Amino acid sequence: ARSSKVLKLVSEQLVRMPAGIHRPVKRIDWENLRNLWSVSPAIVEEPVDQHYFIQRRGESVNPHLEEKRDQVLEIARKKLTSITKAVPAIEPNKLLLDQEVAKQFQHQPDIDENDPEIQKPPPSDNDTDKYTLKSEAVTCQPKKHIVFLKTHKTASSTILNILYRYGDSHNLTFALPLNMHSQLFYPTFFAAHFVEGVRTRSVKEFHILCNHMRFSSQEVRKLMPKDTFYFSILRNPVEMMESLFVYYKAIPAFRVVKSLDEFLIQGGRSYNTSVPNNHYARNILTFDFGLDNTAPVNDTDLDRRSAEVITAVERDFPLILISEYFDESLVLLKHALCWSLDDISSFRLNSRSERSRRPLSAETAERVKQWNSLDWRLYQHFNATFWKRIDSTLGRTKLQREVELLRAKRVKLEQMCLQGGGAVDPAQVKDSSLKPFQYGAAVIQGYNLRPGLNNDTFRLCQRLITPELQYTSGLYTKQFPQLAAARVAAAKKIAASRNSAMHRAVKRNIETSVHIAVTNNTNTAIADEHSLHVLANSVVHSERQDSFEVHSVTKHHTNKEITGNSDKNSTQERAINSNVHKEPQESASLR
Ligand SMILES: Nc1ncnc2c1ncn2[C@@H]1O[C@H](COP(=O)(O)OS(=O)(=O)O)[C@@H](OP(=O)(O)O)[C@H]1O
Repeated sequence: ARSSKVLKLVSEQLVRMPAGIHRPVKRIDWENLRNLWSVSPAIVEEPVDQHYFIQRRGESVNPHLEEKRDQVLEIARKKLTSITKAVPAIEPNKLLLDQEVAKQFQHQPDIDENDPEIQKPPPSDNDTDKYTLKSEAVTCQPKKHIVFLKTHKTASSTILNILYRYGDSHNLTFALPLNMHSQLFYPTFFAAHFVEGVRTRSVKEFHILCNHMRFSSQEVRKLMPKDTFYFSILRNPVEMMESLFVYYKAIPAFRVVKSLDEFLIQGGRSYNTSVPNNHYARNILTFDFGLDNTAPVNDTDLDRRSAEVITAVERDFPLILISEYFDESLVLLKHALCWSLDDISSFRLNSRSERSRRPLSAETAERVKQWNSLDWRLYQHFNATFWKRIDSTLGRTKLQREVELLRAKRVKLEQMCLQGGGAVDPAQVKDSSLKPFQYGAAVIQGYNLRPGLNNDTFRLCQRLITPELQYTSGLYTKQFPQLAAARVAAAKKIAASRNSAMHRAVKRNIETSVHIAVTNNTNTAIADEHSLHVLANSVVHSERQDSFEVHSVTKHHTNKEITGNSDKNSTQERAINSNVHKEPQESASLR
């Protein structure tokens, strides 16, 4: 019965797929047909996000939690969809913001955006300095084709929010992860077909690619137009590793040690490069840029390899921001993209509360630099060139004036939008749909909006504080409404049937429902149709897994809790979500 179902599914898919994506089925695929879940070549090729394997085998799902989270996500999705739909092409809040800031600065000299020195920075005298505003000086058209390499624990979620808000309000198209994932199948090297709408050719032009990925220049260039602007962000590896250690406490390298100190003093004994997820533990910046992050064997090797890393990053990224100089970075970004101060105004997102920070000693800091020697060299280089760029473009005085304007605007926005004027711990976030995802031993802060905001202000403020996962989900729903609806429906059915005797039957039925949905809806793009098959097959596939979160489209709606087996004081008293990186959950359930 299985074999005939498999053959039926394969033939149906081949018939339904657009001609352009028909491919010969490899021998290996046919061999794999013995396993129902590998029935779709698309599934076979879709890599697995290894984060899922952090989860321990055999741990049971808490159905109550999942049900609750589904409800929360559903509310968030509805809200975000209404936000994204309601936004007109030109941001109405700009005027509001400009008036607010203008009021505050009416007695101060304004930055003249037409100042020739800002518009026409002197050309760089440094040959290796690729950052030049020369082309913008002539035309200064706002850039709309953008790649942001979202590195880990570098303030990248705050940058992402800036890009999301800009793209959302200008109706740009995001290159979003396939199947409503939150990342581009990190840590697998990026491939163009990881993006929704590529394989199915339903999207003609992508504007912004910005979700977590392991960079591959060749694959990204397949997707993005020639005039795309590339940038990324680095953070001092010392603070970055402290943050990573707390956040990724459950990875194999970290879970067996009590502290970062212990990990480093032991010379990273628990770090085994062949074990999934351990890439977070060493030279992760180098890794994210798609380069070899293995430790150099000696100083000569370090010199050679770090030079190669720097050259590769300089070749692909004309602008590298520095997290420690976040506001200065934003001003540089503003000029590079020819955007406005409003466009880059932002609140700090994905920030840990003080109680989940672990101050490092000077010795530990030195050990971190040695352990992450490639990242440390990379950071040192771009930290130095960052200031050279400022000197050779804006100059420090102008930069400082713009930084002050930006900070003043942020203060104004905080007063206007935020209850209490700042971030709060997740348990205090009142609107559960705006709670940031909690992971590892980190306590990630969120925000509450001031009550009584008028519509425009509410919309502006809400977008400023919307966490990454919820915003990604909202944009996916805006770009692929039918796929999103099908996914939500499928996830709901699975969640509802999880503990019932009907569980297996319902999952099988989803396959049929998806076919019916496709057949009945004449507006469904071929693209969506193919993706719906992928969805259906994911569900079938999930049937064969002990924990079907592993590959399933329901990953946004699932959760398992594990308790860290080390760092007992801080982690055992509260469950650590270690199932899927950045999957939303009811954070209150963690405490
Ligand atoms: N504006 C600004 N300035 C400086 N630092 C900032 C800013 N925004 C976020 N952050 C800090 O960045 C850390 C989170 O980084 P990411 O968002 O890249 O993390 S993630 O990889 O996406 O999970 C996280 O660091 P830790 O708090 O040390 O963990 C944030 O506090």
